[in-house]
Amino acid sequence: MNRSALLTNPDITLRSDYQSLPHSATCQWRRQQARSAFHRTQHCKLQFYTGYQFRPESHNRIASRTSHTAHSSSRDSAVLEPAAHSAPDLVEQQLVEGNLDRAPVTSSLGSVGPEASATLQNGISGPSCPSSRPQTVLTSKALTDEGLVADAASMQVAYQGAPGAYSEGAAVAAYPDCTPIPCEQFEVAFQALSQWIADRAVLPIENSLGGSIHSVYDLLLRYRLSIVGEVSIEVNHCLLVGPGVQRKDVRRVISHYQALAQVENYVRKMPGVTREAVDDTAGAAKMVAQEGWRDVAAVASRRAAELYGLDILDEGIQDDTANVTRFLILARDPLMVQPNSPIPHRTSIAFSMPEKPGQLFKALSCFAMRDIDLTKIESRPLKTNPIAFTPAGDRRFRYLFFIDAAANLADDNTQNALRHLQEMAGYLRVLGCYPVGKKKDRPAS
Ligand SMILES: O=C(O)C(=O)C[C@]1(C(=O)O)C=C[C@@H](O)C=C1
Repeated sequence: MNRSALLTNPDITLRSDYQSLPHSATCQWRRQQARSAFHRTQHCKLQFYTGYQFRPESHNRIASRTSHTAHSSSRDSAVLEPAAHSAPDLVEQQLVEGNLDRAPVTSSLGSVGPEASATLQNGISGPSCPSSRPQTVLTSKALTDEGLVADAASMQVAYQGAPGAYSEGAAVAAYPDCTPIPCEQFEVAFQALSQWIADRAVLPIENSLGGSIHSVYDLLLRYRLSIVGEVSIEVNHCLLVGPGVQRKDVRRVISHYQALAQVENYVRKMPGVTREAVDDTAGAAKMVAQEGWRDVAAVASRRAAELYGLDILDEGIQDDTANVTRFLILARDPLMVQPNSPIPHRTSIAFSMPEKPGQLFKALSCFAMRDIDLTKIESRPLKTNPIAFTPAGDRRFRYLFFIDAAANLADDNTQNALRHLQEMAGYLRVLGCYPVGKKKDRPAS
């Protein structure tokens, strides 16, 4: 298989080497059947679980634990509507990540293979996926909190960028034996995962110098995927040029906009040089090499220099030596978390509040009064209905808030905080609960 073929556009026109993968609709149908049948037989004390979103009018449905059937699409049509395809049933919390898809597991669900597992929980059987795709056999270790980096050989991990991008490094740091799948844009990586082309997606969410990657926040809302982990890597930028090109020849520096933001001081000191943003750092390096440019430099990794045969004029050019990017690991199904786990967890949520004074303060107090530490807060404009008018006729913007809490979703304290927030919020969705990631050094290039 040609590992370096980039998935290109949002329609994911598959390259021939991916075309033997299972037909997504067939697999999703089987999964939905398994889920809804599983739901009928399970009971769970948790009200909040990953992937769940609601509006106040849907409270009754939740309280009565009415079954909802998952829709075949993995994509939200409107951000703030209760998603037709979201599965606000308790099975979400119960699902062991990937369990019904293909993995023999030795968990509370029993030690059975994928087909048997789905059928046992179903009492029904559906069309099965074509077996043309190599079946990933995850061990139980790979399905637990600690297992994100374990036993995941042949896992297909989507990332944005060309080979040599930092995101590829993050994918390999999270799953050392994986097959990284390069995708041209962030959305392509989301689609690759939604459409069963990839098993995971690893996407940057924030950088210690450049801040948040807003488009990934927006996509998190548009796709019904779950955050199942995080990985942070050190980003060490190099100035790359074609063989023999000297610093004085450089007139233009190209890279990913985040990378350009991280080397701002360095580039400012290069007289007469302009900056230009492209899709990713390694893509910039590839362009410099392929076009044979003698007056353009790329900001990218040492690995990109090696892959594309470029010279390194300078290394470690970021504004601060401590330059760390945090990446989210996404899966189609949420991670099953155990209460009172000794492993520290993070819970990520998105919510909106009514436009009244003090609303954000009230929302944050739900966590503060329970001693839950918040590690990140971000706001994004509402994509639907973004502008409001005050009674005095003044225009104001509406926002959606994203919060990362140092909390385990399965713990009572977290459930109480979310229940409290639910009473006030216009919208609330749990994006995922996952073990707090340890910083990984960049994999050796
Ligand atoms: O372009 C790349 O190499 C990427 O992996 C993207 C990205 C980003 O989006 O922030 C990732 C890490 C670095 O912070 C710079 C760029």
